[in-house]
Amino acid sequence: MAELLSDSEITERLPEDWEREGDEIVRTFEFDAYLDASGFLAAAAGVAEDAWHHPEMTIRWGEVEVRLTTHDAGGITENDVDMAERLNGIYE
Ligand SMILES: C[C@H](O)[C@H](O)[C@H]1CNC2=NC(N)=NC(=O)C2=N1
Repeated sequence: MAELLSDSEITERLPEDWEREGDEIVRTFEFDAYLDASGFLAAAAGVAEDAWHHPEMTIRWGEVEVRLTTHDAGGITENDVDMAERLNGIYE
């Protein structure tokens, strides 16, 4: 199981446009159209299933809020940082 990252490791490894909120890392991805947001959410779900690491995602008009934490470890691990990088990668 992935080990919890230290505060400094989290700060160091936080991917671009992601913020730390307690035991989660969070990013809100913005879109011009609701269906673009839903398409991103579906693609993100596929990436999550592929990695077997599942974010909490909330879709709203023009945005998808993604929250990542490692439930098994009770906090932020490299699995969260890696998933955040992958989601940044599928966001045009
Ligand atoms: C049994 C365990 O819940 C699973 O191996 C996976 C599923 N997806 C997961 N997703 C997240 N975010 N954290 C986990 O600890 C996790 N565990």
